[in-house]
Amino acid sequence: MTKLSVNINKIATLRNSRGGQVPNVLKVASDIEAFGAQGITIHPRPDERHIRYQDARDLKNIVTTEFNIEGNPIPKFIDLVLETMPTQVTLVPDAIDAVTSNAGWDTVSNKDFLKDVIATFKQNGIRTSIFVDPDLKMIEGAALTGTDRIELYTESYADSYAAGNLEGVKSFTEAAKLAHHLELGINAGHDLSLDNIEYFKNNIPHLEEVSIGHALICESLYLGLENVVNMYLNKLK
Ligand SMILES: CC(=O)[C@@H](O)[C@H](O)COP(=O)(O)O
Ligand SMILES: NCC(=O)COP(=O)(O)O
Repeated sequence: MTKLSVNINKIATLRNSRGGQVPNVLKVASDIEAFGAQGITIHPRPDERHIRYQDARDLKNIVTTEFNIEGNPIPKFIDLVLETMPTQVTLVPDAIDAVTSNAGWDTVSNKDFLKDVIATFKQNGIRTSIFVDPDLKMIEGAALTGTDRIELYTESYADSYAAGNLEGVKSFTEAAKLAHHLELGINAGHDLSLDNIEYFKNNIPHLEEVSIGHALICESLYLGLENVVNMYLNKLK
């Protein structure tokens, strides 16, 4: 079984569009857990355009499943993670003005930086994951940072699957095999959807967790959040 962690950034986007508390991010997170999801993911960005730092603090008291906080480990992000003590922190090399995450780490040139940050989180009992492209050199580099897991950056898979090219999953299969051999846990995320998740899951050995936000919330507009969460859970069995 692969765990589903639902990214609720888009719920915060909707809330922020009007001010106030509708939809209520905390209630939605609790409901998603009640619907069966095994985790909640947030990715606060420095401009707090969707999830706010205060949301992370509030969610800490609400989330009873796995709590995963993603972001670029700038000093204020590191402080937030150490304050909120999530189950897992996922480090992502976001540019400050990125619309969304658009690259994995260069684990070779950032090895010393990543080693330091990862050691800090692990000393505090927080599981670590780092966002990487399906590039074998980057997977080898990830293993040298001491991280517990990697998160495979799946946008290229999603694009190739949508274009009808099933070969696009191959580099991810090879990356997962190597990561497992190097004793890294394997997560994945970005642009995964009801359309493409099953083929991905069936082709990625040892896939422990996927984090899914944008597509899942869009699909819920038509199908309802509870239905959609359960549709993913069925595909991830
Ligand atoms: C790392 C990753 O792929 C996701 O966290 C994604 O970037 C969500 O962030 P946005 O909701 O800001 O697009
Ligand atoms: N780590 C990926 C994530 O949390 C969600 O990404 P997306 O489904 O919003 O593309």
